[in-house]
Amino acid sequence: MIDPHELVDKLVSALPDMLPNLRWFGGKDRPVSGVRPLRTTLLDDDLVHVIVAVDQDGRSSPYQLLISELADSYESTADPELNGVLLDLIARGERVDGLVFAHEPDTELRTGLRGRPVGVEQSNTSLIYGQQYILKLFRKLTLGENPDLVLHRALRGVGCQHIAQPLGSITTDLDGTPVTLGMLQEFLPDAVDGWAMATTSVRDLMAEADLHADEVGGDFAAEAHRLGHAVASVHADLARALGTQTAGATEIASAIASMQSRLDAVLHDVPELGEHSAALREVFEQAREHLGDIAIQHIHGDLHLGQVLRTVQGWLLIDFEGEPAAPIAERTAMRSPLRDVAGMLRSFDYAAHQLLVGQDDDQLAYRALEWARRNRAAFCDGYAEVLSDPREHAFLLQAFELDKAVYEVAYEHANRPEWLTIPLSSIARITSGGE
Ligand SMILES: Nc1ncnc2c1ncn2[C@@H]1O[C@H](COP(=O)(O)OP(=O)(O)O)[C@@H](O)[C@H]1O
Ligand SMILES: O=P(O)(O)O[C@H]1O[C@H](CO)[C@@H](O[C@H]2O[C@H](CO)[C@@H](O)[C@H](O)[C@H]2O)[C@H](O)[C@H]1O
Repeated sequence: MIDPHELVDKLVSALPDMLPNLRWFGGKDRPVSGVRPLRTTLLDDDLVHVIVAVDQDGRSSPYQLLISELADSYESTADPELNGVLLDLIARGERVDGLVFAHEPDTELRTGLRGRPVGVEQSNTSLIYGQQYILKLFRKLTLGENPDLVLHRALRGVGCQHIAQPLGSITTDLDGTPVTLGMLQEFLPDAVDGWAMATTSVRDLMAEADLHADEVGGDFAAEAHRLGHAVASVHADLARALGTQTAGATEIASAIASMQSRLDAVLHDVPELGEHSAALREVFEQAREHLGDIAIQHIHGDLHLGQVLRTVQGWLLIDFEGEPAAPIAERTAMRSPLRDVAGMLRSFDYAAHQLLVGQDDDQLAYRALEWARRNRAAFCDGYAEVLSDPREHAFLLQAFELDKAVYEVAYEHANRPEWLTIPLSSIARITSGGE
């Protein structure tokens, strides 16, 4: 049997060099000044669960890892057999030291399945068991229950059809505060994510640049319409499950302050944003007059085409965690559902423009804009079939789009610098009067 503490000591000394190369590590833009183990738990003869504190810029963030001596470079989540241990613990509802493995009420789970990692670019690590289950292991841990689990449970409670049903969880507490380590959900083997579908449609259009978006085979507008309908249904279900409020002076002040302070932080890291800062500040300030126009409620918080799955039953929304980099208080607060609409509108813009990064072709750029316009409108039409038309709040919608684009500037700067031009050129276009 392995000595877990010896293994963790080796891991902790290797981590400062390893972390910047790990996709799920959320602090790639800042140097790591130290890594300390917070809790080590032996889950099985060959499997160790460890929570480490990663110190950066005088702040410390907890991250979760699963390690084994059997695995290359410590990380065990590439090993399907070892991953099987986690599902078995959830199915049996076991507690190992302070780690609680549980299945949802009225849920019976299969055991003995191997778990393979999904292998997509993601902020967390997801493991797929057979054709049945997907387990998301949260990497950067948030103190307090993770909104992903909280909102999935609330939506399940009101019978929402547009989610992958939650089936189990792994939880613990750190210094007396509950922490969600993982969430097990039903896996939809036939699912295709919205980003893959939308970019395929854009590729079809670019291949036939003399045709319009509604004339090519891969037109996405009917799907965008259905997606708008699904997003509005989820908003209606979240409101039914967890209520709504009118945004009062405190909520309005904090929404403006968070948009302005995000802008300050991003300006500091990305000087290219500087030429738009005055225009952005003015829009955020003017949003103050409009923020009370629409009720606030729990929302998805980081909605984009990569967070929606098309299945044979229709569109599903996944990953209700909010923006990985935003403070937890903001991610769990009631906010305007227009923020999710704005996130999706941004994503149509992204899908339209990502193939053009590094190219200078006016004809294709025009087609891209046309594709984005068509699908953004179809999405809003679908949304308006269930709830009120988001375009009735055009100013607020645009302010939220700009705030999201500022977030994306930071995200691309830290993760995919070659894509930085996508949000930057959208900000330039919107602030100079374009859509
Ligand atoms: N229930 C599911 N069924 C099928 N595929 C899923 C399901 N949930 C997630 N996925 C796939 O796993 C990927 C990552 O999931 P996600 O919850 O977005 O993780 P992260 O928070 O790390 O971004 C998704 O893009 C999707 O392709
Ligand atoms: O890891 P998450 O899915 O929680 O979200 C983060 O990564 C996303 C990129 O994968 C990022 O989304 C941005 O790029 C998408 C295309 O890859 C695009 O569809 C989105 O509109 C754009 O915001 C997301 O912002 C970030 O939080």
